[in-house]
Amino acid sequence: MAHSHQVGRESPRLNGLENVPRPFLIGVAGGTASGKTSVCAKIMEQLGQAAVESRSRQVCIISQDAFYRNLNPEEHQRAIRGNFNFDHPDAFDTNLMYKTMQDIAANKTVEIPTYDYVTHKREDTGQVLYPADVVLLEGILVFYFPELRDMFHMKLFVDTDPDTRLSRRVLRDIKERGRDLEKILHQYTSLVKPAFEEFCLPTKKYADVIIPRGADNTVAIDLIVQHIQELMRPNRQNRRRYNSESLVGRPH
Ligand SMILES: Nc1ncnc2c1ncn2[C@@H]1O[C@H](COP(=O)(O)OP(=O)(O)O)[C@@H](O)[C@H]1O
Ligand SMILES: Nc1ccn([C@@H]2O[C@H](COP(=O)(O)O)[C@@H](O)[C@H]2O)c(=O)n1
Repeated sequence: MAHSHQVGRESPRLNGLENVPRPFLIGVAGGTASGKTSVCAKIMEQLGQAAVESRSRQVCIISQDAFYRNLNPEEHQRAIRGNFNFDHPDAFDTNLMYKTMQDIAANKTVEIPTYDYVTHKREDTGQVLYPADVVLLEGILVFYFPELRDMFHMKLFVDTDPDTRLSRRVLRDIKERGRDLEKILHQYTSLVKPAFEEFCLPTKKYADVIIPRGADNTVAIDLIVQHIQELMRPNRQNRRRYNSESLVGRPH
C-alpha cells in the first residue's frame, strides 16, 4: 500500500494550524473485538508513530477499558463467574475517565490506569501519558457518555460482523484474558450481546466515519490518516515556528 508522508520523522511535527485543536481527540467506538485497537494501531503506524518512544510520541492510544471501576467483593465474585456486566455504562469509573480526558485536552501529563482482565482489577501503578498532538480513545462506550462524546474532534465507529467479533473474542479471551469457552459464551449471550444492542450500537449514529470490516479496511484507514495529516499539516508561517522552538515542552 502506498502511504503518503509519515508524520513526525522527516516531515514537520504534528502541531498543526492555529484553528486545529491540539490535542486532536479521536473517539473510536464499536462492539467487542470489532478491531478498535487494531484500527488505532494502524492509524498510529501510518502516522509514523508506532516505533517512537512513549515520551516523544505525538500520537497515542488510550483504551476505555483502563477506566473500568473497582468492584466490591460481591461484584468481583460475579465477575469470576462471568456474571458481572462489564458492557453496561455503570461498569466504568466515568468521573476518572472524564477528568483524565479533560486533563489530556488541557495538555497535561496524566496517569492512565492499567487494567487486568484476568483478575478484573486495576493494577497498582498506571502508565504516564505525556501531552500529544493526536489522542485516540477506543472503547465500546466512548460515544455513550455525552460529556465524553462531545470532547471528540473526530468520531469513528468500527462496524464488524457479529459472528466475526464473537469468534475473535473467543480466541482472544482464551489466549489473553484467562477465560474458558463455557464462561465466554455464557457472558456473551447473557450480557455482552444484549448490552451491545442497548448501549453501543445506538451510538453508531454519532460517528463521523463508519469503518466496515475494521482493520481489514485499508481504504478507510488510508482516507482517515490522510485527513488527519491534512488537518495537522503546518502552514508556512507555523513551519517557521516549529523549526525554531518546540510547542510542546516535552523532551526528545
Ligand atoms: N482484521 C483482522 N483479522 C484477524 N484478526 C483480527 C483482525 N482485527 C482484529 N483481529 C483480532 O481480533 C481480536 C480483537 O481485535 P481488537 O483490535 O483488539 O478489537 P477491539 O479493540 O475492538 O476489542 C484480537 O485478537 C485481534 O488480533
Ligand atoms: N474484567 C473484564 C472487563 C471487560 N471485559 C469485556 O471486555 C470487553 C471490552 O473490551 P474490547 O477490547 O472487547 O472492546 C467488554 O465487552 C467486556 O465484556 C471482560 O470480559 N472482563
